[in-house]
Amino acid sequence: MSEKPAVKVGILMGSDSDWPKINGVAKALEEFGVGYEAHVMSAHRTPHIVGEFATTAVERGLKVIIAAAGGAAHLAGVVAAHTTLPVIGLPVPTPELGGLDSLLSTVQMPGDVPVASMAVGMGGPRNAGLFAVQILSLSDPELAAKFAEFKTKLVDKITAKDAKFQESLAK
Ligand SMILES: Nc1c(C(=O)O)ncn1[C@@H]1O[C@H](COP(=O)(O)O)[C@@H](O)[C@H]1O
Repeated sequence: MSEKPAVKVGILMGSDSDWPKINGVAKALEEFGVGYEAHVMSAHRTPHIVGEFATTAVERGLKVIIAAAGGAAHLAGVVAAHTTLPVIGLPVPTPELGGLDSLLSTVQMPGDVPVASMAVGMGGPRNAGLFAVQILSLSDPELAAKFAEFKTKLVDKITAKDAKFQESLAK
């Protein structure tokens, strides 16, 4: 049996209802063999738990925190307020306002408290995971090599698509 990788990334979500919309984060991390923990906690509903998690994250060995929330999405900002770790904000799509609410409340941080906000839906969850991998790659040559290979394969994939497309135009 292969050993479980050390937990380096914390995935937080404001509600368990977010998980089906954001589990692409976990899939991206798994693709690169990056260890993570995932929790439901809320800046609004369980503020003390969020504070405790964020203030102890460094000593527990986390390197990056991804915080996903929908609507009045304050989770990423509050986590960023309580830690020196890089925080990736993931705005969750909402039925009411399409996630514009989540996006604006995640991305519009005041100066001195950065949150790297990803897209709503689309590639947002996957990109959050990949961005965490890129951050970890800075101090992990093996992971950096894996990420470079991923980029090469991406180029191969798209050039193959273009070749096929050109063929279809020539017909
Ligand atoms: N935006 C936040 C925060 C927060 O920012 O701390 N906590 C919960 N929520 C969001 O409320 C939405 C509805 O939650 P419920 O489905 O539990 O009612 C979710 O998208 C969650 O992320």
